[in-house]
Amino acid sequence: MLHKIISLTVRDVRFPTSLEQHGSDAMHTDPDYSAAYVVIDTDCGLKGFGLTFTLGKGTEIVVCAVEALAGLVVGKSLQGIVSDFRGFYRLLTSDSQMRWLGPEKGVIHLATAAVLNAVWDLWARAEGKPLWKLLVDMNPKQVISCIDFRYITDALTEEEALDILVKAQEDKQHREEEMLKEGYPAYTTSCAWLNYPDQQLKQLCTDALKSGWTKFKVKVGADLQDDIRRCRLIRKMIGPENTLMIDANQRWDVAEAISWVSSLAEFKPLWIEEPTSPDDILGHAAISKALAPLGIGVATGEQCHNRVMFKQFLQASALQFVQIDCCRLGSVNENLAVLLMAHKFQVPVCPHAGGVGLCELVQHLILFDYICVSASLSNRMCEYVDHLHEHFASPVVIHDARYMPPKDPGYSCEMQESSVQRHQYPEGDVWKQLKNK
Ligand SMILES: C[C@H](O)[C@@H](O)[C@@H](O)[C@H](O)C(=O)O
Ligand SMILES: [Mg+2]
Repeated sequence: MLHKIISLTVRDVRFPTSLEQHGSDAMHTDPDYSAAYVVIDTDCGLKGFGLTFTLGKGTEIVVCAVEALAGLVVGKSLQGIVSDFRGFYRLLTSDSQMRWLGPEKGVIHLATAAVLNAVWDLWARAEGKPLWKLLVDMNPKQVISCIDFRYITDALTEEEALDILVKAQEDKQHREEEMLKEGYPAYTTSCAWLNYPDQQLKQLCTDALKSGWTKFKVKVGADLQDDIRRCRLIRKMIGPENTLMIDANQRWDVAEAISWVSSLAEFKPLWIEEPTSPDDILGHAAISKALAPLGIGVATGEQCHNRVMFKQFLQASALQFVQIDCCRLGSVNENLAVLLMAHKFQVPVCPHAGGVGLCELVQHLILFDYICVSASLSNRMCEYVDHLHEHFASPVVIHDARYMPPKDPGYSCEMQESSVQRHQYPEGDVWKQLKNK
């Protein structure tokens, strides 16, 4: 079957998470977790679902960008797309008029992610496999054929990438079985959003410890005294053996980042995440260098535009943890490039997740990373946030603080239709009711 794509629709879906301060950090004080939600229809009835993540206002702009890309997708067949996926990625990212809006960054790239996520979902459904398994079962050459190596060959050539994948074929079966049995290790961010009061933080931490969590991320960066108090409280609750990470969401200048994080060093954070502007590669390098003697690494990636920037972060030793994001980069295609570069530079990948749907999606990529690229769990874990999973048709399954590999066919992007309708902005019931308050 060719699975000809006959239509692509996109909707603006928003969840009022800011009402309870879920997701709040030092820069995003009132996020409403949202998505530009894409559905692709084919002539044989099979559908593909995709999304990209946003924070509320402005989602309508991403929706417009998706609509602008739709013409490049409708009329194509799934077989045609995946037989030259690299070419299709380039078609979307290099359209000679629309590339002016990026290229490969900002709203147009978020839109590219939403569209391509839906295409990957469709492909996995057509094969009757969860996306991670579709990737794991591909031969190395097929994986390579999905990646656009333009702009990264000075750091990773196609031959080197192939070599990495071929080497990791050894014992792959064993790692797949291990994942199916034990799952992929995760950490939680949902105990310590910036605007949660201490009492709530304590309660959530107690509950998380009871459910087996051992790794915790805390939001910092607005007020140093608050950060000291909150980090002390959490470190005391989780004890010295458990892992603590801190996340400033781009709040500081370079020198300020170094001195602020030095003041928090006594709480032994494994990493400081997004200490400064996400675009400042050399700034991150300076921070990495200054904090290395304290045993604190730098993590970043949730707002890293594309593979070219990740390449430079790696070349400049500007990060010690690569945080891929399945809705910021150009979908699976571009994330594969980053996974392979990270492996070459021997930097662990610890994906960004949370938001709405990010956990559902990124679990597929990190499973592939372990089974077919890195073959290591050392210093590696995937973020988890306990919000909004109930809106998905195949929500994530967490067992003992580990992601259990999804079993349903697809990329786990499909939302419950009733949730989409209730949360559509501005006409869904949830928003109508809020407006009338
Ligand atoms: C606005 C969002 O909740 C961010 O704070 C969140 O993605 C965060 O940076 C994270 O690492 O989970
Ligand atoms: Mg973060």
